[in-house]
Amino acid sequence: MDLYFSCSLTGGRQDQPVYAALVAHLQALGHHVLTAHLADEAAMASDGGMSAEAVYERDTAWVKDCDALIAEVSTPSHGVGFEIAYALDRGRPVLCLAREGVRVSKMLTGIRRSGFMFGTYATFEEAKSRMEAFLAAKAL
Ligand SMILES: O=c1[nH]c(=O)n([C@H]2C[C@H](O)[C@@H](COP(=O)(O)O)O2)cc1CO
Repeated sequence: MDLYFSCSLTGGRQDQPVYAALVAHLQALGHHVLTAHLADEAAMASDGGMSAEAVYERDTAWVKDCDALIAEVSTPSHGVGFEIAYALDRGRPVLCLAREGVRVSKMLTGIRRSGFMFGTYATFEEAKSRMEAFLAAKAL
């Protein structure tokens, strides 16, 4: 499956090791992660040379092309929120994952639309299970 992995950049990079582990797991399952570079330690630097317009055009094209979007939302991010809404409005299935205990906007926890799942995780194993259950869901 072609997957869009969405995670905070400007919003803060403290969860970057989690992003890297989640992306590595998706790739190990055989999925193509269009945005794998966002999980790298050097993501800010790798996109740093691109204009805002180029990032917007590239990322919205990837969202249109993906089979599903998985967002790690423990760190609040304007871009991640935008990408979630953009994907849902184009009928793409969306999974939002948050570490147990973090505060998440009601604009995400309040979504009741088909194809949308929100899950919390206490351990990395639990995060992996939630992703696998989402990808196996009939909607996909
Ligand atoms: O350089 C970038 N490259 C890029 O692809 N993005 C996209 C992908 C991420 O899922 C999301 C992060 O948004 P933010 O920078 O507001 O945290 O936006 C965001 C930036 C920086 O805003």
